[in-house]
Amino acid sequence: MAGMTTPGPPTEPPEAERAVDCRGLSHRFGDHLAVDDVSLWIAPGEVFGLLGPNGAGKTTTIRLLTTLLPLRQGRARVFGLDPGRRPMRVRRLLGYVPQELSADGSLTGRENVMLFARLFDVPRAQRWERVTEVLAAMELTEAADRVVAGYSGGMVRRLELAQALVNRPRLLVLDEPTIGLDPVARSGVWERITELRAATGMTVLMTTHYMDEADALCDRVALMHRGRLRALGAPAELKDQLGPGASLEDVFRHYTGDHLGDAGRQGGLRDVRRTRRTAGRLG
Ligand SMILES: Nc1ncnc2c1ncn2[C@@H]1O[C@H](COP(=O)(O)OP(=O)(O)OP(=O)(O)O)[C@@H](O)[C@H]1O
Repeated sequence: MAGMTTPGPPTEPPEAERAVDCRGLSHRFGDHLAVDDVSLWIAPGEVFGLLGPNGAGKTTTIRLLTTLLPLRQGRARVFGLDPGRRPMRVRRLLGYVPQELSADGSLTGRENVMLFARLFDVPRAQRWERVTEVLAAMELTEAADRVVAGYSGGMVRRLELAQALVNRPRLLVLDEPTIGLDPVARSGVWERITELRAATGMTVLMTTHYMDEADALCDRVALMHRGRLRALGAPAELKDQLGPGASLEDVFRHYTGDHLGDAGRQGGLRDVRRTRRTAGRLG
C-alpha cells in the first residue's frame, strides 16, 4: 500500500447531498440487539470504513443500508432515498461485494460479469463493452475467458469487484474485501479500488479487520462494538486523541477492549476457514 494516500476527511455535506445518512438505526435478531442506535453520514466520494471485532454489527448495518434487511427502527437514506420504501431504486445505485463468494467457479470471468450485466439491466447493446471495460479495470483481461475455478484468491476478489462495478454504482459496498488474501493480492485489490475511485469519484463503504488497510485507505472510520458506535473520525484524528505514537490498532483496543492480534494483521484461522470454504466451492 506504499504511496497510496487519501485526500483527508470531508467536511459535513448538507443532508440532501450525503451518500449515506442514518440516524438511530437499530436491528434485533430475536432478543439480540445486533445494531444499537447507529447514526452516521458518508460524503459523496468518501472512503468510509466500518471497523470492529467479530459480531460487532458491521454486516448487519451494511445489510440494512443495502435493502437486504428490513428497516424497523431508525432512519436511513442512500443518496436521499429510503432503502425501506425505494429498495429497487437504491439497489440500482449500489455495487455490493459480500463476504461470501459471489462468483460461479464453473463459468469464465467474462460469463460471470455478463450475468451481472443482465441482472442489472445494462442495455444489451452496451453489455459487451461494459463487461470488457470493468474486466480491464480489474486487470483481468487476459484471464477473462478462463474458468474461474483456476483463479487465485486475489483474482476472484477482483472479479467480484468487476461484477459489482458493471452497473456503474455510485456507492460501492465492500464487506471484508481482502480477508484471507496474501499481502500482494490485498494491495492488488486496493490499487484497483483506489484507481477507480480517482477516476470516477465513487463513494466506498467497507468493513475490514485490517487496521493498516483502514488507516491507509479510509478518509474516516467508525469503530463498532456490540452493536454500538464507539468512535468515529479520520484515522489521524482518532490516533491523535489517544496520544503521540498511537496506531489505529491502539485506538481499536482502547474503544473495544479487544485486540485483533494476528487475525488483524496476517489472517487467522477464521480467514483460513473462509479461504478454504471459497476454494472448496470453486474447486
Ligand atoms: N441472521 C441472523 N440471525 C441471528 N443473529 C444474527 C444474524 N446475523 C447476525 N447475527 C448476530 O448479530 C450480531 C452482529 O453480527 P454481524 O454479522 O453484523 O457482525 P459483524 O460485525 O459483521 O461480524 P463479522 O466480522 O464476524 O462478520 C452477531 O452477534 C451475530 O451473531
